[in-house]
Amino acid sequence: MVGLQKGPGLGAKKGSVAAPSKTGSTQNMSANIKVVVRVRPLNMKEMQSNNRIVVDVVDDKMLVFDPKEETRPFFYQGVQQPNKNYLKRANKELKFVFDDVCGQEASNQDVFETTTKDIISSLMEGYNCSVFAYGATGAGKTFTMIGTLENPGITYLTMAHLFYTIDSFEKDRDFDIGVSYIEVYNENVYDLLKPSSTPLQLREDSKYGVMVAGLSLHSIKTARELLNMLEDGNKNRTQHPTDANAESSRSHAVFQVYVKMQYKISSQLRMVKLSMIDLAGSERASATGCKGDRFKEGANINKSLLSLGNCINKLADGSNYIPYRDSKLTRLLKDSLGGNCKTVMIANVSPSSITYEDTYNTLKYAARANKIQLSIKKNIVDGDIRASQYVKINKELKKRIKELEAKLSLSSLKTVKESDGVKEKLSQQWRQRIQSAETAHAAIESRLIANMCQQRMLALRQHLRTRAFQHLTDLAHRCSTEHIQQMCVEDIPRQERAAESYVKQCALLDTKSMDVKQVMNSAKKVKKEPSQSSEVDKFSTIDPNCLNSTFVMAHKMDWKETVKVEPNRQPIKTQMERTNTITRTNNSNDRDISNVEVKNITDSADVNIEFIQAETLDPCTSQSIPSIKNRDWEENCKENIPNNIEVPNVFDCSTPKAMLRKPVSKELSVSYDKRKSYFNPLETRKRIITYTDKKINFLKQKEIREHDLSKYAKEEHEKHMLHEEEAHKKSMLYKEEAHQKAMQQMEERHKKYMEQQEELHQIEMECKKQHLENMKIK
Ligand SMILES: Nc1ncnc2c1ncn2[C@@H]1O[C@H](COP(=O)(O)OP(=O)(O)OP(=O)(O)O)[C@@H](O)[C@H]1O
Repeated sequence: MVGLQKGPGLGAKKGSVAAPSKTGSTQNMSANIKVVVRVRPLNMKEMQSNNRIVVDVVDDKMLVFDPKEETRPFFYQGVQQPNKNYLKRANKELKFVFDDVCGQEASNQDVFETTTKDIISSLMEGYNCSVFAYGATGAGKTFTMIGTLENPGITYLTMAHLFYTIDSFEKDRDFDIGVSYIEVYNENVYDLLKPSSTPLQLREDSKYGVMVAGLSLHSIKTARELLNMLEDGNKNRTQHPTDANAESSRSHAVFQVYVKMQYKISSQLRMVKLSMIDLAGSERASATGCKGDRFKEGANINKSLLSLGNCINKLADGSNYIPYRDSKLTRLLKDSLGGNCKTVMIANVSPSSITYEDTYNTLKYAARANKIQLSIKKNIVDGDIRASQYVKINKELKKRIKELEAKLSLSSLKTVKESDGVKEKLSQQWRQRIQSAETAHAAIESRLIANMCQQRMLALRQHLRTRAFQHLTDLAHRCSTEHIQQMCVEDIPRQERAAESYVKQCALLDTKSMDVKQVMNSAKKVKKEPSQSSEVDKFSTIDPNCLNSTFVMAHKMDWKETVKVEPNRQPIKTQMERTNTITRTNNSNDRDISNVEVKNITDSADVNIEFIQAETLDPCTSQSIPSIKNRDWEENCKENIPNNIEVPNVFDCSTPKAMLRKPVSKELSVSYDKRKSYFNPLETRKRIITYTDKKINFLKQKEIREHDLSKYAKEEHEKHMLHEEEAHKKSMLYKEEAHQKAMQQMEERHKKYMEQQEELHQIEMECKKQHLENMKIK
């Protein structure tokens, strides 16, 4: 009977899954289990037995099981006879269409391309994936899944592709990979990477599905590590030779890869699992020839595979109950068969007619499995789930905030109650502090004001003291000059006496004219010319500046008027009868010496000789003056000494009498400079009169100055008193101002204090109101 098995039509990508978007939606997707049939090449035994080929691979999607055999035409007597072997079973010629069919020539790489290569992309999108190889013993399951070093199986190829894919995704995701390798032997689970005699227990988790408790997880970075790991694991796997397979695996091996990936930007976390299962081969005891333990192993294998077949049938029928818990294998494959998993089933078959029944059963199971509808979803741990969690967290936080606010309000009310008494105490303390601070401030201010007043008084005193010192120094200076002036004044009578003695001496000279004539004989060369009088007249006018330096005061005095001596310009009489009268015009304060009449002045030569002594004596000190150093005076003398007068030799000038004697010695002639110091008596007289006038004037000036000084002292005293009064007034005003300011500040502070008190009172009232309101709400 030839019939097309139920399944997807040719060319139709049955069970193909619509590519999920990369946005990470959690939409559930319905998909069929992908079924790939792999037909292995004939082994040596099969080839030797020359058995029939029962699997004819039509194309990559379809195969024909137990196809019709070509029969040679039989002719009898030239007529073709029907070739009918009634003893032979009729060929089934069953056409199977699967997702993929790999022929005998297909390599593991080809199988990988058609089976697991696509599911890696699904894995990266967050779907759990599983691949399991199903088939009879010796059908090539282990070869397909594990392979050899030269021809590695799809486990290695899948992992290599996984690492390749991870490399391309590492820019935006962080990956963490862990692997486990277990076997189910005689309905017990063992860790192949961590060998132990005690079997592991299976646990079911609502989130992650079936989990093996105590399973060791190993992280790997490269596919090469995986190869070594698989090799080590397979060494621990239970394998025993059977008649059907020299390296028959007596257990179901489950290799699982856990991939944890986290997006770097969104921190979305995805946990996915890839299971690759190498099932133990279903076997017939007659074919395997197993006895004892091997038989028992086979029975368990068959049992688990039977339960797997039952589950597949139920799933294909759409039954509500799936007996996953019938065996450990079905429990492990729960997710892969009917859960949240994209599953690929590789059905390994042998083309030889030796395994006719096994191949037929395998194909039937594969066809049934192909009908199973899966509901899959992405395993996103983070992302949108986190968003929903955020909403929950937000709500919880809001609740928490409300609770805390309520607690806070209660605690604040309590504190308000507790602090009622404390506030009063505190306010009293603060009042006391403010009062003490104010009193201290007032004391400091008063001290400051007193200090400032004292400072001002001291400055004033200092000023007055300096002025007084200046005044005293001025007075001392004036006293010193006055002393000199007084001395001069005291000498005035002496000057008068000198003038009187001068008049007497003139008279005496008149009487002794004869003797003088004799003396004059020594100066015969002197000619009496009319010009002499004019020469003498030249001495009539004396400039005060031409006075001897001896008469100049220590400090310059302001003379109110220049004293002018106006001699009578009467012609000078010859002989003794001639008299010269000197009249002096002066101010009203002139004394009794104002009108001094000088009589009996002889000729110039006589006068010159007679008054040498008088001139050389200082009128103030009556001491001799050795020389006259006033330049002007010298010039005057030089000009006024008549040219025709022969300067006599040196005379003895120790006494008046001696002056009238003859020259001491002719040899000791006097030089011109020396002679300049001797000047004529007329000039001396004039000088005395001038000096007297000056003294009188000076006295007047002194009186005026004394008067002025007393006046000035009075004024200064008055000024000083006025200053003191003003300073006192100012200090008093400043004190008053400072006091007023201090009082204003005190008032302002008091106001502020009262305002603060009011505010405190208002706050207290508000607190009480709130408290009452809260009590009402409660
Ligand atoms: N596609 C293939 N090409 C070449 N040799 C193959 C192929 N498939 C299987 N074989 C060989 O067939 C033999 C049995 O294969 P394998 O061990 O994989 O079978 P099995 O299904 O795993 O058996 P069991 O269930 O008993 O373990 C092995 O020697 C393997 O080398």
